Amino acid sequence: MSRFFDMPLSEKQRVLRKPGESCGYASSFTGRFSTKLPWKETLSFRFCDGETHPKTVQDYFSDALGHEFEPFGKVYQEYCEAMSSLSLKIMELLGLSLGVNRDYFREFFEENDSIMRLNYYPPCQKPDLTLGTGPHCDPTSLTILHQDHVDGLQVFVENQWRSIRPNPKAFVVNIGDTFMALSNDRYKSCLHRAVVNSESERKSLAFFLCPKKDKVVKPPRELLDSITSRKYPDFTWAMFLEFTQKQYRADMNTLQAFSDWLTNKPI
Ligand SMILES: C=C1C[C@]23C[C@H]1CC[C@H]2[C@]1(C)CCC[C@@](C)(C(=O)O)[C@H]1[C@@H]3C(=O)O
Ligand SMILES: O=C(O)CCC(=O)C(=O)O
Ligand SMILES: [Fe+2]
Repeated sequence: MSRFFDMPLSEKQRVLRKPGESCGYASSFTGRFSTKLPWKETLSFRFCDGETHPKTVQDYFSDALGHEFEPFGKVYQEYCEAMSSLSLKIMELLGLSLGVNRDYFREFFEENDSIMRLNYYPPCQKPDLTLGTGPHCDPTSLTILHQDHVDGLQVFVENQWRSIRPNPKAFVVNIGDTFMALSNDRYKSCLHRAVVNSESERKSLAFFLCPKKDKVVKPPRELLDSITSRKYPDFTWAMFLEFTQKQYRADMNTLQAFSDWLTNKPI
């Protein structure tokens, strides 16, 4: 990870994230965060499972940053393949927990079109005046997060922010908004944030599981009955992702704002 973030800004800006897109390099030094300045740099790229795009991650780094980044791309290609495989196993368990066939959600996310994000949080002289990542629920379906050894991730539970202590032998797995809609609110997306400190840098790897963009997000019929109403309208991940990239910066209320927008209510 440092192989990328330790480069001069001009080098990192060779893969600068374009407005409205979710891939590439972004930081407080680039326009995207001109309003709320989180104390972080990020590198996001796409992972496509399945045969049609076998090496998206590896190709992205070779094409964007050249031959010297081929080993870097291979590592993250393999990492994303492992995260995708783990995500599908977790989807089987979530299906069973909801009384849905264990294959239902696994098949929904096969050939997933996911987002991998590298987060780099520099030390900050006044850490209480900023945040690494502001309070939000991930708009995606499932997040598998690897933290390094530095504290920073916090979740909001029982009306307070609680630190999730790094465990080198475990991933942090949280539900995102899209799975909350798929489960018709049986599962809730998790409100979390990342704080920074004055002593040391912090790094995290977030794999955001996302369905193929044209998949219609709606709960399986087993979760609906005559007394259980639909909580959210049908939508595709492509629509929701575009909403977060072009209209509404993801926060703790993104899915409701998106639903209101879809049904033409004023936000
Ligand atoms: C689909 C996504 C949008 C964000 C990256 C992934 C999942 C998490 C989202 C994000 C991290 C939530 C907090 C605000 C955000 C703007 C950020 O701090 O980076 C969000 C990402 C984004 O829109 O780029
Ligand atoms: O860095 C972390 O611990 C959390 C990052 C996060 O929530 C995100 O990238 O969505
Ligand atoms: Fe998050």
